[in-house]
Amino acid sequence: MDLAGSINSHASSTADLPAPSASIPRPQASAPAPSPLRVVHDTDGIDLAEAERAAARFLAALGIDTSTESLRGTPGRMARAYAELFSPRPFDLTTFPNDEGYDELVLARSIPVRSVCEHHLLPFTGTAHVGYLPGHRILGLSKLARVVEHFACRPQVQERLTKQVADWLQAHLEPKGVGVVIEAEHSCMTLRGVQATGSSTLTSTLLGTLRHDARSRAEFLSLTGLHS
Ligand SMILES: Nc1nc2c(ncn2[C@@H]2O[C@H](COP(=O)(O)OP(=O)(O)OP(=O)(O)O)[C@@H](O)[C@H]2O)c(=O)[nH]1
Ligand SMILES: [Zn+2]
Repeated sequence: MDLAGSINSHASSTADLPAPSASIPRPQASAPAPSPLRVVHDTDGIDLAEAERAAARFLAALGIDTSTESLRGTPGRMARAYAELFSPRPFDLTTFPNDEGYDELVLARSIPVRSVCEHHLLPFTGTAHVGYLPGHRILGLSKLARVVEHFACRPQVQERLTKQVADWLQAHLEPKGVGVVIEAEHSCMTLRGVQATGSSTLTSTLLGTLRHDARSRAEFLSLTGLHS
């Protein structure tokens, strides 16, 4: 489930995105700093005991004997492993006033991505490059990686993951532009099935100035190493 909340409420919320109204307030001379948005993933739907029972039945149906000492704990480990993969860490979306009017690209490169493809429930891993052109506020740099983790920790397709990160930053930070590029290797495509070992998939979402202005777009793609 996607998350959105009021940027100055400090309350977590589980409403669906996008929520363009949840934008960051404009800085005012004497206004107190807004409290950061607390982003919390709803894990209420996780029932570890039931997942463990289901994993035991799943393994039995595949002819795997889990009565040995070594495999006895495997259904529980499977349940906990997937619960972990689907539980992003909560974080505060800390922003700061853009007092100096910085108007060049801010780009976090090579952010590790670890997600699970929703078709086979097998991992896909790679890197994300996430950038934006600041508006009234700048974002704590680590938050670019935390937003990626937030959307990666669920059954995904790479295209949706890429767009969700970009749309979320656009809605909550209101920058002049956002660019997200993800390159990932899907184990469902390399370890099994077509077994295209070494293949990787590239996806991108560009918004605002980074989409519409040819020079900004070229600069972003060049800095991500996609375009010379
Ligand atoms: N577009 C997209 N497809 C994905 C992603 N992750 C996995 N897939 C694909 O999902 C498709 C599911 O196709 P199916 O034909 O239903 O599954 P399958 O019989 O296991 O297909 P093969 O993988 O070709 O053996 C496969 O082509 C996967 O490569 C993703 O992030 N984006
Ligand atoms: Zn897959």
